[in-house]
Amino acid sequence: MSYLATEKQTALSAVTLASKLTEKIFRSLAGASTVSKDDKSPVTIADFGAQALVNAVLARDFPEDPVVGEEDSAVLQGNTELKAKVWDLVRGVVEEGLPGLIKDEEEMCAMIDRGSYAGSDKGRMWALDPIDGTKGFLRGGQYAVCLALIKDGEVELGVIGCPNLPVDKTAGIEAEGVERGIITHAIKGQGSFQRSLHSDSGDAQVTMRTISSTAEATFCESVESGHSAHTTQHSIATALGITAPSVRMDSQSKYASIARGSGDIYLRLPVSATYEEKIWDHASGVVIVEEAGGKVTDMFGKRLDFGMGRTLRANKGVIAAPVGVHGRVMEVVRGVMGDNIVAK
Ligand SMILES: Nc1ncnc2c1ncn2[C@@H]1O[C@H](COP(=O)(O)OS(=O)(=O)O)[C@@H](OP(=O)(O)O)[C@H]1O
Ligand SMILES: [Mg+2]
Ligand SMILES: [Mg+2]
Ligand SMILES: [Mg+2]
Repeated sequence: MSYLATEKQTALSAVTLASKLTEKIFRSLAGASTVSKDDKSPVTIADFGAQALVNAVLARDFPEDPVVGEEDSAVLQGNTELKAKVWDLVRGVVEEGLPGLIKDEEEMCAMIDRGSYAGSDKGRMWALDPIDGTKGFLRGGQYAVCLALIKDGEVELGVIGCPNLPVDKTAGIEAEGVERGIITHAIKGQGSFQRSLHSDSGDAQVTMRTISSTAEATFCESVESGHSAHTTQHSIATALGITAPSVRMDSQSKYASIARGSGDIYLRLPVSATYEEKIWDHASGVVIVEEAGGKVTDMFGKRLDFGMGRTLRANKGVIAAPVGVHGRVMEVVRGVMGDNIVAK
């Protein structure tokens, strides 16, 4: 068997299960139950449910591996009604497909809390974002279920479930009447692939577009202005000679998108001097883009360091671009930003 083949199978089945749960929740509740966390980001019953399922599958197959997951069960422990609601949905999925995987509400909370690992630059750990782009999920837009395996601070395996991305990479994200739902995955050194979330059509290799000049590029950008510096980004686009309008979407779907050539460059410039990017917001995206012919660094050209804890505290900003133009993009970012650390 090839390197990490078992881990890949586990990660794919966990992400598939969780992605389908989020779709079911969206259909049945349309975002009805939302709570706000201290960082002001919304968390839905889907975030909790997806984290419980993924962690339960990881606990079954790799009980020794620690997990850095975004959510914890504190809010649920203090809200019996919400806890019962999440359990009702999770139990449905478990009974249908994996009887016995999680036995009751308490075990579900314990599974969610298996994501509390502090992170390390030694050994294996998983990074999990049960729903990345929670706001995108709530508005029926792009969101992603993201799981990565990190060893000694380097991402070795990444899986991103994007339930709302068209299977056909040439279809626009707003296209109507197209099949939606993909899973993108990559193992370091083995290429990037996508498969359908709902049909058994197998894996297709994906690659970034090879562009000879940045003028041919399209930016893939955040929707939320609080997370993204649209003004600075516009100046950078102009300096790079980019004329195509940006593709805007929430979540790590942006990494999955540029990895298959729908858009070319993803920039995430710091919008606050103190915010530290979370490892689960980037880990799977990085290996998927690199294996598709891309290069990912911070805005100073430094590799993202996943061994610093739960955040990327040794890095500032993210630049993801095809290998051939990454240097030029970084040069322009540095030029436009000047001495500023924070972009507008
Ligand atoms: N202040 C600040 N700065 C930068 N990033 C932040 C900030 N606050 C939150 N987040 C994280 O952004 C994640 C969503 O990123 P997106 O790229 O999807 O944002 S956007 O919705 O398109 O703007 C979102 O991930 P989820 O919580 O998983 O949705 C957050 O982890
Ligand atoms: Mg969040
Ligand atoms: Mg996230
Ligand atoms: Mg999240």
